[in-house]
Amino acid sequence: MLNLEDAVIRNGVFTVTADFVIDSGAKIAVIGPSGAGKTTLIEAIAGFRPLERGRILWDGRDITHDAPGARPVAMLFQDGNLFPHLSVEQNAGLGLRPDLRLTSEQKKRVHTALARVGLQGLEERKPGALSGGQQSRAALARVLLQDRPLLLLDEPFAALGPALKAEMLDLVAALAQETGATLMMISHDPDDARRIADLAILVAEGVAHPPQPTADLLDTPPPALRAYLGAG
Ligand SMILES: Nc1ncnc2c1ncn2[C@@H]1O[C@H](COP(=O)(O)OP(=O)(O)OP(=O)(O)O)[C@@H](O)[C@H]1O
Repeated sequence: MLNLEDAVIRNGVFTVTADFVIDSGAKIAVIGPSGAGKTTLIEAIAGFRPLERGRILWDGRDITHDAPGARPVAMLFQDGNLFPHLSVEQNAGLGLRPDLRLTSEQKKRVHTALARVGLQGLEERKPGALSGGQQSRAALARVLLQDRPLLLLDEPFAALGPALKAEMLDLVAALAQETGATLMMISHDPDDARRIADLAILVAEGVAHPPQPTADLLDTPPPALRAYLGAG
């Protein structure tokens, strides 16, 4: 369970407040107008941005001051953060050990993860020799190997075409289901939110609101969201 307790997060002159609980295993979309603070919120949970006030708890443990690497969090970025000079296998292996000194058991785990995301046979390729979708899969394999209970995604598949994006979203949802991970995903596309997230956090006008059913929020959006969605 993730608990943001009376949290205030600052980004320059901008602040966003958050006071809510997310149950373990939930799949949550983070939606709201551009510049509303979605990335700011995710960065604070990941530990890249300190809280000005309040606390972040994971399963009751206060992680407010933990370094990013010490948090129960894995993050998937839009560009996948792949290293161009490393092979797919090595890029994925970084999820287990940053120095890549993997035991044979760990190498097996890397191969299993790559197979799970559909990259079997491409282990030796460099990211430059992969399609956009395959690069996303490699980044996803690394996140999978990090084996953290909270997965944060900041518009990870925005650069992919609609069919490929849907396929990747389904893969992420399936992996989260298999591992029991809690998912928080920033998305600008309401269809993405509907596709994999039962619940959504609306970030608007300086507030990250508690999760509510995605369908309710999108079907009857409050004014701040309605303007952004272009629905009126
Ligand atoms: N380095 C900075 N200095 C000052 N203000 C910043 C800085 N970076 C971001 N901001 C402000 O913080 C606010 C929140 O930004 P954030 O990136 O979290 O929004 P977002 O909801 O993720 O936006 P988008 O959907 O456009 O990615 C914005 O209004 C932005 O202008």
